[in-house]
Amino acid sequence: MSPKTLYDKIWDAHVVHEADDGTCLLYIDRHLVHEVTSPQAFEGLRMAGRKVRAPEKTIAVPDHNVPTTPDRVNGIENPESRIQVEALDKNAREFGIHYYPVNDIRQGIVHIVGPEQGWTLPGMTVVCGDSHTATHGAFGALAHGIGTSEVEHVLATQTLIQKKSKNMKVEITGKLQPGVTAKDITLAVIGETGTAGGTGYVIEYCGEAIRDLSMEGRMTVCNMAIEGGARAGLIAPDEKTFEYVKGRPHAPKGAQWEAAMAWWKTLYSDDDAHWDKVVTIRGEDIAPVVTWGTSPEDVLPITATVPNPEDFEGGKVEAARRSIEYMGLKPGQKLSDIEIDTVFIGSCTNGRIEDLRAAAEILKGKKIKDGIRAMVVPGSGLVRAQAEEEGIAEIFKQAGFEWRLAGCSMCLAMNPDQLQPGERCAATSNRNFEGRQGRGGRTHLLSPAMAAAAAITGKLTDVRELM
Ligand SMILES: CC(C)[C@H](C(=O)O)[C@@H](O)C(=O)O
Ligand code: SF4
Repeated sequence: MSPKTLYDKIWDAHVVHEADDGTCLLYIDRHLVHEVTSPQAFEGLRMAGRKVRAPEKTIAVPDHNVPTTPDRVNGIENPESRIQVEALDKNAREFGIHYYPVNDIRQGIVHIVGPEQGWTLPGMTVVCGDSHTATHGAFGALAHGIGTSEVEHVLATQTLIQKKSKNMKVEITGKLQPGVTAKDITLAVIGETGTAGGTGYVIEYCGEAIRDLSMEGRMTVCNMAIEGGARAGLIAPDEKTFEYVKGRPHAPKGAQWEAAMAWWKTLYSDDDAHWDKVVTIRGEDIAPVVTWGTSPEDVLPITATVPNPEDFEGGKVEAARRSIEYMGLKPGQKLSDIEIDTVFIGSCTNGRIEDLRAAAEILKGKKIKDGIRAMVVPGSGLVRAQAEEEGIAEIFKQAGFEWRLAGCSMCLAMNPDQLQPGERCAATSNRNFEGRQGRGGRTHLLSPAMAAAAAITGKLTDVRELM
C-alpha cells in the first residue's frame, strides 16, 4: 500500500462515491449547527418535506447572538438576533436533533461544546456552517466549515460533495520559550505563510512543540488554520487525545471504545507520505506576538515596531498603509507603547479553561489599569463553572474584569458586547478585520497571557516582563 498522510487516511475512510473528475461524496460523522447559518437550511428541508437524515449525529447550540449578561434568558433585544436564536430553538426541537439551549450549562461556542461533550472524536469528518470548524482538527478529525446550502445538504443526506485538497505539513520543532503559547505558534505560522499560504491545502501540524501542547493548545492552533487560508488543520491523535476524550458524555464506551482505539491508533501520517508543501519553524524562534494591522498575517513579536509600508512588496504596500491608518498607528512606533481601551478574553480560539488559567496566572493579586474595560467570556457554561470552582473567576473579578456567560460575544460583536468607534482592544480571538468587534473598533490579536498583561499596564505588553 502506498504511504498516506493522516488526511488521506480519513478522506479514504469516508468516500461514499467518487466521480470521474475526482469530485467525491463524503460521509459526515458529525454535523454541528449554530443559529446564524442554519435557519435557511432547516427552512429548505421543511419546504421539501424532508427530515434530518441523522439527528443523532447533529448537534445544535446558539452562540453568536446570545447576550453574555445574567439576564439574557429573558430575551434578546436585537430583532435579527432574536429571530435566529428562536429559529434554532424551534428547528432543533422540531427536527429532533441534540440541542443545548441558552439556559443549559452545557451551552457555549459550538467549537468548544463539541469536544467538551465528546462529540468530536479522532478520525471523524466534522462539519459546521462556520469557518472555525477547523478547531476540531486538534483531535485528528477532518473538520471544516461549510456554507448554508451545504448545511441543508448534510442535514438531508449526512454527506457532503467535496474535492480533495493537497497535503501541507507545518512542523514546529523543539521547545517553546517561556511566555510563548499555542496562540503565538498559530499567529507566527500565519505571519510566515500569509493568509493565502494554506489555500488549497489541509494542514497537518506536527513536531515536538505541537506534541507538547495540551488538547486546549492544539485546538487553538487548528482554530486558526482557516486564517492561514487552509481548508482544515489537523493534528495526529496521541495518548493526550485519547485521555481527553475518554469518559466524555458522548465518547464511545466499553467494547466500542476498544474498537475505536484500534482505528484511532492508525491515525498518523506514514513516514514516507507525500507532502505538497512543507513549512518548518523552530519553536525556540517564536516570541510572544501581537497583530498590528487588520489581517491576521500582520503579526510581529511584541518587541518589534509598527512596520513601514514601504518595506512590503507589491500590493501589500497599500494594504499595510491602509491597515496602519485604520489602526491609528505610526510606522516605527513600538508595539509595546500602544495604549488600549478594552481587553477581551474569550472566543473559540482562547475561551477554554487552560486559556483562563493562563490569564489568571498573570492577573493573580493584581488590578487592571484604571479606565480599562476588560471582560472574560468563558467558551462554555462548563468552562465557566470549572473556572469558578478553581477560584479563577474570583481572580478575574478581583482584578476588575467582568465575568460573563458563554458565547461568541466580542469576537464578532453580533451581540451587545461591542467596541465603540475608535476603541482599541487587546483580544484573544482570531480575526482583526476592520470593525470586526464593533464599527470603527480596532483589534490587536494576542494570547490570553498577553491580554492579561495588557489589562494590567493599559498597553500592549511583553508578558515576560510580568512573569
Ligand atoms: C457567523 C459565522 C458564519 C462566522 C464564520 O463562519 O466564521 C463567524 O463564526 C466568524 O467567526 O466570523
Ligand atoms: S467565537 Fe468568534 S470565531 Fe469562534 S465561532 Fe464565534 S464568532 Fe466565530
